[in-house]
Amino acid sequence: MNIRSVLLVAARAISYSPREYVGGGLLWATVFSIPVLTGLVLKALFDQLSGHRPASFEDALWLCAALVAVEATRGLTLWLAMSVWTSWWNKTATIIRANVLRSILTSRGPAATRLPHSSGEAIGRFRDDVHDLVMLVDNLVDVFSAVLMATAAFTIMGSIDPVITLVLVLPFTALVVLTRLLNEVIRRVHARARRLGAAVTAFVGEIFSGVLSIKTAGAEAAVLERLREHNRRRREAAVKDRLAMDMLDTATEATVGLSIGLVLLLAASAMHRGDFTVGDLALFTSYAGWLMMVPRTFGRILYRLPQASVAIERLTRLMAADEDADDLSRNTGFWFTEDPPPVMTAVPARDDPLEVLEARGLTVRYPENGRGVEAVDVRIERGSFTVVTGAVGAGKTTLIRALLGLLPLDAGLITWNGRRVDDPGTFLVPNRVAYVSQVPRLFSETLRENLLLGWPADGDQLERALTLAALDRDLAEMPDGLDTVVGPRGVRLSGGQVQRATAARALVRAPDLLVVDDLSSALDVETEQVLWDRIAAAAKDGRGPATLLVVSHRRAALERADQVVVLDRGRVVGSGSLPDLLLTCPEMRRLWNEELVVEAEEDGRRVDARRAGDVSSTR
Ligand SMILES: Nc1ncnc2c1ncn2[C@@H]1O[C@H](COP(=O)(O)OP(=O)(O)OP(=O)(O)O)[C@@H](O)[C@H]1O
Repeated sequence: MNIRSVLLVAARAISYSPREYVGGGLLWATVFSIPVLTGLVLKALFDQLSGHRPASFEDALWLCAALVAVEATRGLTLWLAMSVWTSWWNKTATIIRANVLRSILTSRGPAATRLPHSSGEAIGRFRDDVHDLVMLVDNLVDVFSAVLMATAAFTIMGSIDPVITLVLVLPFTALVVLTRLLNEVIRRVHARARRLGAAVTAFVGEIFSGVLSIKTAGAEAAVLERLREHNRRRREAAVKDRLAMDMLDTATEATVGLSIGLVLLLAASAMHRGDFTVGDLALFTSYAGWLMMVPRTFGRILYRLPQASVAIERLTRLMAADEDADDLSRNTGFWFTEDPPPVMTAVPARDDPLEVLEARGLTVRYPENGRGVEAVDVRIERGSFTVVTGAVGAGKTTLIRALLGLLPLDAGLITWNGRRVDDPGTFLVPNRVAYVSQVPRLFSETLRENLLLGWPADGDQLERALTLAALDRDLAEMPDGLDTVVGPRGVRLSGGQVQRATAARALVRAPDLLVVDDLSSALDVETEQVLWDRIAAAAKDGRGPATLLVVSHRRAALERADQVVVLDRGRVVGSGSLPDLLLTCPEMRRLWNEELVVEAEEDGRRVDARRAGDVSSTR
């Protein structure tokens, strides 16, 4: 357990809004301490009623009113404490979550490798781990309040009857020991319940994102069975978790009963001697219940500590490699009552335009299977069109991602105009480089917002990007043009449209180098041809990116390439112009011949489709 990190985060969490934390803490201390006052009023009232003091009906009424007033004050203080606390809680949790999000989106180094495999699991960490962390700081206030209340209660009880008070310490101590023993069990079953709960969330997330695959594979029953299995394990763990907590609750209740029994036993003879009044008895029994909550409060802190340590470790694992608890808990501000200032993205000055981008000895090995790319050299000169090609799984995407800093390198050097790029993940970004990935994403926003994503571009630039990406004709058919809401909750675009929309998103950033990862899966040969024609023409007349790096196995791209890099099982097996490679590189020849067959088949299908159309239109 990293106690230093836990203490740092706890101290920071208190400092975000110290007035609320201290104010809320004092209110909670009041809520906890009022029962001490209630006990005193009860004592006075019962002493009155039992005739221990000179009784008057009016005094008794006044004491009843005092009892109601004290409890009402407790209710009001509780409400106030809750209000202040909720505000402090939200601020604290939000700052921690915002820090993780900031790191994922903007920090140095590849973010992709830090994210868990499923989005459900990442969301789980955002929710549960942050909760565990804030809960520890929350519980510190309970400990302070409990100590305050216990000190006052024991002092008052000790002044009335030190012997009975001392005897009452016995069950109290027994409960402390029991809580300490049960804590480890509770911590373990709780951690397991959390883990299995997160597994269910992650699995449900995977089901949602893979509905189509499940249906097309006819795997509904199997998937449901697996979900049931996950749920069964989660349920068993949750029951054990609940049981462990209930055991502690039951032990607490039993100890309260035992304490009251002990008080009664000892009080009987003291009362007989006239040393102990009915009011004293009322005070002792009322305090006994409250005092037994103190070990619980301490117990909670003891299991919250390792929980918070695990939470910090899991949350910082989502952040950049060089970030730690300090970055997780830094106060980056919050806007709860007013709007945050507008985010202005300024187009970076093009101070060092691309002349040559070079990678030497680039090596990435996936820890799971040792695959990836090995000792790859690539040189990309300004104005060139480079195609990376290779069979399925040859390492094309890995190479592109490694070059752009989206995967951690095991070895290799990347230079931009001869200077070493230390952190490609933050250097090879717009407007130096823009990347169109193989699996593009659109958000549930308007098409305009999807293309800009905060980038300051005017209407002309946007239009040019749409034309270059060959999306102009599709746009004319959209119900609200650029204001059409697309993405998961909007108009569903075809795979090709999504690819071209993300190409337009890259182009609107007017990059020096455009990197495109395999458009062929979603574009037909003709559309891809149009796209390359337009982009290549724009590269020549300076209206588009000057340099292109493209993953493709299509003739449309290969034929216009200045250089082709051929990959086979993660290694470069050929590099140069296409005609040279067709003479010298057997892998290139094999790929080229395969591609000829594929495209001939595609052409054949198109001719068949046209014929079918002709036939149906003549009927
Ligand atoms: N995240 C990953 N974890 C483990 N192995 C991976 C991962 N991504 C890719 N691989 C493996 O690394 C090798 C190269 O994969 P990569 O996706 O780079 O190939 P590719 O040439 O782009 O393939 P494709 O043409 O199918 O896109 C493959 O054997 C693949 O199974």
